[in-house]
Formats: sequence, C-alpha cells, structure tokens
Amino acid sequence: MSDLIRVAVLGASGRMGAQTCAAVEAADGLQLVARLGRGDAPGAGTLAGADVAVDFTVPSVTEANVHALLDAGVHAVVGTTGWDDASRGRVTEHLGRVNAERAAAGLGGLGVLIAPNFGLSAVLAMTFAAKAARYFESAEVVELHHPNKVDAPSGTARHTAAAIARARAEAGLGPSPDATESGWEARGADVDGVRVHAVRLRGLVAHEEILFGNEGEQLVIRQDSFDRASFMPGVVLAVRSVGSRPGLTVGLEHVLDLS
Ligand SMILES: NC(=O)c1ccc[n+]([C@@H]2O[C@H](COP(=O)([O-])OP(=O)(O)OC[C@H]3O[C@@H](n4cnc5c(N)ncnc54)[C@H](O)[C@@H]3O)[C@@H](O)[C@H]2O)c1
Ligand SMILES: O=C(O)C1=N[C@H](C(=O)O)CCC1
Repeated sequence: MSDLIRVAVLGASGRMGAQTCAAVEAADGLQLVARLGRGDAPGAGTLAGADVAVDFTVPSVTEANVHALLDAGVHAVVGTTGWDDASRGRVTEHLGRVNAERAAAGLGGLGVLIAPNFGLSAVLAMTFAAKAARYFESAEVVELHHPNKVDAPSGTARHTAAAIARARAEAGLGPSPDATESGWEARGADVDGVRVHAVRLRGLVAHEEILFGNEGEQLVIRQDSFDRASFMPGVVLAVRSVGSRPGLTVGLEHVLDLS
C-alpha cells in the first residue's frame, strides 16, 4: 500500500457506517473513496480502487462481502456481528488461497480484521475478564444494547464468553454451579457453557457487564459505550493496521498488543 490508504465503507448509510465515513474523512493519511449501501455489490466497479474496506452491514451479508473483497484484492476491516467458527474458517481458507497467489505474483498478503467491538473500554473489559476468569467459580455475562439491534447475544458478549470459557477450561474449572431444574429460558443463552443475558432498552447504546463470583465475594467488570463516536479511534487504528497483518485477525486486542 502507498502511504495514503484509500478506504471504502460498506453499510455507509447505517449508524456505524455513517460515523465511519466521517472518521475516515477526518483522519490523516486516509481517503474515503467509496460509500456502498444496500444493493451495491462490492467489486472492482464499486470499490473505486480502495486498499481497505470497512464492513458495518448486517450479519446475513457480512461473510459474502468479505469473500468479495478478497476476490477484489482489498483488505477488510469488519465490525459487523454474526461470525462463528465455520464462517471464520471459510475466510481463513480463502485468505490462504488468495495470499498464495499473491505471493507467487510478488504481492503482499491480504488481511482481514474482524473486531466484535472497536471500543477501548470494551476491549479492555474483555481482556480483564479473560484474565480474571480462572480465579472464580461462577461467571455470567450481561450485555445491554439499544432496541434497534437485530442480533442477540451481542458479538462482544459472545467473544467475551468464549474467552472466559477458554480460560476456565485451561484452568481445569468445570461448569459454573447452577441448581436450575426448570425455567431454563430465563437463564440466558449458553455460549461455550457461559450464560449470557441480553437486555434491549431505549436510551442505551452498547454496554457489557461481566460478573464473577466466589463464596463471599464478587467481581464486576463493566463498560459503557454511550456514543458511537467512541468506536472510531479503534476503527481508524484497524484501517491503518490491517495492511500489515496478512491473514485473519479476530479482536482489536491483538492490534493493541493486549492479547
Ligand atoms: N464492532 C463494533 O465495534 C460495532 C459497533 C457497533 C455496531 N456493530 C455491528 O455493526 C453492524 C451494523 O450496526 P449498525 O448499528 O450500523 O446497523 P444499521 O442497521 O444502522 O446499519 C446497517 C447498514 O447495512 C445496510 N444493509 C442492510 N442490508 C444490507 C445488505 N443486504 N447488503 C449491504 N448492506 C446492507 C443498511 O442499509 C444499513 O445502512 C451490526 O452487526 C452491529 O452489531 C459493531
Ligand atoms: O450496536 C450494536 O449493534 C453493537 N454491536 C456490537 C456487538 O454486537 O457486540 C458491538 C457493540 C454495538
């Protein structure tokens, strides 16, 4: 990539897409070259020579967008939720093929950076939770969002719960104690064995609380994103970093050196 990074935004008229367009336009060394909306298939014609594309669309289309971006030779920064092991695996496989072809042609590898949350407070909360997880018998996650959110539980809560589950397994901890015999629907979603509760409330933006318990003590880690502007430093950092991170990166914590 040259010093100037040309950026396309997918989902450009959405809540996050609009903020991202403004943040890219305001950032040194970034140039907004394309705003794609619903119905604009990402490809050479619509991407206008972009080096990096940022995807803030909907869970049902984000994976297809990433494959189209890789076919077009464009690095991808993805904030959209809805990813799982299978879809991440398909992207890793596609990256392997594309980057082998690029290496044979003397070109640098493409990068895909999927970040469930670009907010510093959220990334730190997830990091602290992963560190704390091994020390507590019980762990549950509560995520709280605006009522226009289409998916539950949030991508952030899934990422948090998965990291807690990994840390508990590495420490040899079993399931959190729970004597529930009926009414399981009130106990939240099961994400890798960690209970995750989703609240939708007018007035909220994006918030997460991670609860840890031992006999006689509790640790609560809470983060609040009150304004979508708070995601933008992370988005801009991701845009600047993705070109030097070939392959798939999941989580901004790796870019921030917190992992
Ligand atoms: N990673 C983060 O830090 C972060 C922060 C906030 C939101 N998000 C996620 O980003 C995504 C977008 O959130 P939002 O609040 O901006 O939503 P939004 O509904 O405001 O915007 C989504 C945009 O996608 C477009 N769209 C819908 N269907 C499409 C299609 N088939 N093809 C292309 N575009 C399509 C819509 O026109 C809209 O402009 C969600 O998955 C959300 O969870 C992530
Ligand atoms: O507003 C949303 O939608 C958000 N989605 C992400 C998630 O699902 O974790 C990040 C926070 C905001």
